[in-house]
Amino acid sequence: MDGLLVFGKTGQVAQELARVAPDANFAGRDQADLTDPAACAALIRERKPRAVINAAAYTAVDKAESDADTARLVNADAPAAMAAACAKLGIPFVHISTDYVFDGSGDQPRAEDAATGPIGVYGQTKLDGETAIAATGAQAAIMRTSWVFSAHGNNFVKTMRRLGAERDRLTIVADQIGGPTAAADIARAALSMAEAMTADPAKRGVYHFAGGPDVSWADFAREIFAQSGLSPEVADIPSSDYPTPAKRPLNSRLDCTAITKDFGIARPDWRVSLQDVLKELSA
Ligand SMILES: NC(=O)C1=CN([C@@H]2O[C@H](COP(=O)(O)OP(=O)(O)OC[C@H]3O[C@@H](n4cnc5c(N)ncnc54)[C@H](OP(=O)(O)O)[C@@H]3O)[C@@H](O)[C@H]2O)C=CC1
Ligand SMILES: Cc1cn([C@H]2C[C@H](O)[C@@H](COP(=O)(O)OP(=O)(O)O[C@H]3O[C@@H](C)C(=O)[C@@H](O)[C@H]3O)O2)c(=O)[nH]c1=O
Ligand SMILES: [Mg+2]
Repeated sequence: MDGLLVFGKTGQVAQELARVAPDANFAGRDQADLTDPAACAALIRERKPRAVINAAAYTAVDKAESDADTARLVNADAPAAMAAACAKLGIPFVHISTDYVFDGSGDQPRAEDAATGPIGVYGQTKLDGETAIAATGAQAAIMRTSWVFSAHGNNFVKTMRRLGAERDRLTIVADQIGGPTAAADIARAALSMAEAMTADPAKRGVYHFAGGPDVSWADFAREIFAQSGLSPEVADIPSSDYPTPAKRPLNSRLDCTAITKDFGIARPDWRVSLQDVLKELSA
């Protein structure tokens, strides 16, 4: 789309946006450091884009526990400043959030209006970002996604390919269930939302978008190995056997029906998207 400004250049979603929206402007850390929210707003005022997508975030879940001030600036204060600038220009703002805004209780998929309750700093700062964006009154869409993977950056698929080639046996948590989501699918969906919002100012709100079917990390790992021709033994473990600084939600299932109804965006099968990513990784 013409006149699109994207925050983020090097991240998984940003790099996939560069493929589907090659004419967009991508602001990396050098042009807009998200620890400086005013600078992010100023960039929007200067460039006067037709729409903004924020694909940058503080995504180091464990590190955030001991670096909450930076995580809050990047995940809450900067997106709030971006949304306020978009509201002033009257342009749509697409922001990406996470399943980690939920507490992970129960075993049912959550709809957009389900009660939030983050259990870590990353999830809390992402939720604070959502709330602050809504308060600006901008025409904003917040897409909550989960378990992002791609051929670039850091993600579970790349970690498993590395560990699966090095080790005979891996222990992987099997009590966290969610929807792995290809960054390429997120990029297409975010772009399509920005386009639809430009055409229809009534379109806005929080939307869940994740790959299906829902699986455990252990089953996700098994599929990665099956498709990669690797055969380490995968042993299921409970989260309690994999201690980390930040707790992760157990139930990350997202009900993705609203985005289909309002934007015509279908839930992607992550197993198909995984084939493309593995092909790219082995090329
Ligand atoms: N990764 C995941 O599993 C999930 C991600 N999400 C959300 O999806 C969105 C995209 O995530 P993803 O593509 O995976 O993220 P990545 O971790 O791949 O990339 C993060 C991006 O944010 C940028 N960034 C971080 N801090 C700053 C800063 N201070 N100033 C400027 N840029 C900064 C990074 O730039 P640099 O390279 O310079 O550090 C990088 O481009 C985020 O909103 C995230 O919360 C939601 C669910 C799951
Ligand atoms: C490497 C490894 C990980 N695991 C577990 C730990 C964790 O519960 C799970 C996934 O590991 P990760 O480090 O990818 O998890 P994490 O970085 O927490 O992933 C999250 O990132 C943020 C940004 C999000 O928004 C979430 O949707 C989610 O994708 O796998 C094992 O059980 N065994 C292993 O050998
Ligand atoms: Mg991670």
